[in-house]
Amino acid sequence: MFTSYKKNLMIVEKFIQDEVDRHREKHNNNHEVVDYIDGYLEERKNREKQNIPEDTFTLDTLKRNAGAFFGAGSETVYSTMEWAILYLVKYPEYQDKIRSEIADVIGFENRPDFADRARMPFTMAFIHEVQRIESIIANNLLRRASEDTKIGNHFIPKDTLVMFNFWSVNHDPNLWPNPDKFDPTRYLTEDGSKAVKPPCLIPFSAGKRNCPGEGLAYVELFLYLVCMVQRYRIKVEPGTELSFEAVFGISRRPANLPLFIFEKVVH
Ligand code: HEM
Repeated sequence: MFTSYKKNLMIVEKFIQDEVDRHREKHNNNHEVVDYIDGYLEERKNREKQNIPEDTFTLDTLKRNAGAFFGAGSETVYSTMEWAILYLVKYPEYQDKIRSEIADVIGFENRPDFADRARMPFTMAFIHEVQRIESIIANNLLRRASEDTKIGNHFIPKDTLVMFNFWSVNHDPNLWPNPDKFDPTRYLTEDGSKAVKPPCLIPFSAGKRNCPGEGLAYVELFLYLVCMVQRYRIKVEPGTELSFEAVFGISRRPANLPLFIFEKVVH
């Protein structure tokens, strides 16, 4: 187990090293900044020109940051999509509703644009509800109280390690009527024209160290979901039992995925 973990870690390390090398080579000839690694290398160059010592923007930090984005950004979006597909299959009527928003706003020949989300409230509500009910990050990373603190009636002494429990917030009946029910309509305004994300829905955490990938994650989730539903009707063989059991890794993922059938949508 440990050997395969180490082996996988080394594959990722090598992938990142190769990417950094490829970007550095390209960066020497051409200054176009296309992605994070380009931007970082550009900043290093600017600092070098101004004789600022290489203390913060080191190549080692670049590799660690790229690794963090890669690690934190892949599995979370992947798991959310796995849950989303399970719910599309469990509730074909919601899948149809998303497809009908696609028909109205994008059509079946055009590619979706992230801006389309403003006119697709049910689709956004569906994403919010998948994030809430499955709490892909169920417990947040640890925090240490920097001073004696009081939260409500709880006294938290300095240096206590605190872990925020998103699952419990996402299933609190004081915040969410019928919290175990998958119900995207809970986010819709009365006339159904807007999806409103309430402040208690914080799948990306909150505060100074909240997820820096939130914006990108929404772009990915919206585009992946819409592209799939636009092209395919997703289902399982009749009689297949869907399991909503989860396993914990970096994120909460479905423990057992059935064989999904992607049937081409024909017009
Ligand atoms: C659905 C997708 C995602 C979810 C649910 C999610 C959730 C979270 C959460 C809860 C944290 C902890 C924040 C805290 O400590 O308060 C976090 C941290 C982080 N996320 Fe995401 N994330 C997602 C996608 C992404 C993407 C796409 C990226 C980057 C490309 C990313 C990069 C990071 C990084 C680098 C951190 C550590 C930040 C730090 O410690 O300062 N995440 N994420």
